[in-house]
Amino acid sequence: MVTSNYLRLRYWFLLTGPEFLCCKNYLLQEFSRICRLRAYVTNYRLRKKHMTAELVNVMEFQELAKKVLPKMYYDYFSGGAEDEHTLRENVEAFRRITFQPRILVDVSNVNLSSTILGYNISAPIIIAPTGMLKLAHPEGEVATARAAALCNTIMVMSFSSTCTIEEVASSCNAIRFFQLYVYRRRDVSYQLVQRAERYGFKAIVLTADTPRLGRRERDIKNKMVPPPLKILEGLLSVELDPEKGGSKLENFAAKTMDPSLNWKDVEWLKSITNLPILIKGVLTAEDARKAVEVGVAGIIVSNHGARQLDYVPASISVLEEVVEAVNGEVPVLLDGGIRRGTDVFKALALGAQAVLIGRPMVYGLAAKGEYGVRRVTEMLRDELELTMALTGCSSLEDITMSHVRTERDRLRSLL
Ligand SMILES: Cc1cc2nc3c(=O)[nH]c(=O)nc-3n(C[C@H](O)[C@H](O)[C@H](O)COP(=O)(O)O)c2cc1C
Ligand SMILES: CC(C)CC(=O)C(=O)O
Repeated sequence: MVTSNYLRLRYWFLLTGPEFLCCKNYLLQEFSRICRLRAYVTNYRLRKKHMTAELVNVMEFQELAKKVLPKMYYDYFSGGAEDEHTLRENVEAFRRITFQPRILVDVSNVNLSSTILGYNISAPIIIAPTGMLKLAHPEGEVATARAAALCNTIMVMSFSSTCTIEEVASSCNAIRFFQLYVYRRRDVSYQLVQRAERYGFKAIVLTADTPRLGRRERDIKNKMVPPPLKILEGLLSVELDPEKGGSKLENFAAKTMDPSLNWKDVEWLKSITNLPILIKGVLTAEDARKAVEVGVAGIIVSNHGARQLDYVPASISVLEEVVEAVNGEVPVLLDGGIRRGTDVFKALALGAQAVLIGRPMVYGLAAKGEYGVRRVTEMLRDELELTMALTGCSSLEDITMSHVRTERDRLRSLL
């Protein structure tokens, strides 16, 4: 139905000729708005039917999200770059790590509380920046922030948000970090950093792995149309190329992202904000050292949920070497492939101070709105607590590398 409408629109453009091409961007936006509205209404009954169903893990939330979302949006959220090798690896690499539990430890009280940059959180699980959340649910980023507040954790708000900084800031008292993309129009990035600071965001997360958007073939096939990014209202309006096929999101990113962004720009960022800066997208010991040297307050080991360069390693596979390189100078966080509390434990054992969840949060949001994000976060927290009890750890400090066995360990034992 959606495809046939789109084909009809394209046919109309063919008939009406180039003088109407200038209307095409407007019509695409309208079309995307109507599709979202239609999808939400059509799926209302489906959502309601599943509202009472007990979902017991992240994978079940994913299944429901798949049912309620239009294919174009589910593919956008769940998909990865090219062959999606790294997408699978992000999850599989966790499965190859096994536990070495200790027995007869008193675990009658298990304490998960943690701090990030001095902010207390109920568990070392925070919300990753994910763009365009109104495609998952009409309350988008606001619902996510509220859930983060209820779970007493941190929300990292995406630069590519469908709500404004002010809307998110005024919706609840969640601890919020602001994720930054540096645009060709530096003034836009500058303005948003200033606003984030003014509205009480506590840190800037500079995403450094996106000089260009990865090749996401599902989006290309679906001719993915991004919704209006309300966060940019009054700052920037982007004219997409009407003649370009494929993913309009890719077209949007090519026009906005600054591919010249480099290490020297961290100095620029430091000059425009007093907030601590975390750098997201580190995958090598070498870059981790550079990040420490330029004075970041924290490092996020991440391959962007396998949406950028395919065939990079799973983020959990490089965590140990990054942690070694950083040598305790700044906190190291990790995201990518976390689907279970056991995964969180494994990341902590290998030296992460906390993890971020991207898709699990999106699936919760798509399936059950604010409640869904809260449930997913709580489920992961409960699973982590149980894992700690069963491995003999009553606090986060008790979790060590000796509680897990990695591929590296197996190789070492062969030598
Ligand atoms: C739909 C989607 C949108 C994303 N948008 C952003 C973004 O705007 N900025 C960013 O730094 N990372 C973005 N990411 C990457 C996430 O922050 C995070 O690195 C990744 O989702 C972690 O992997 P996971 O989804 O397996 O948890 C996005 C990821 C997804 C799945
Ligand atoms: C709008 C996009 C650039 C957001 C993003 O980072 C992503 O989809 O991975």
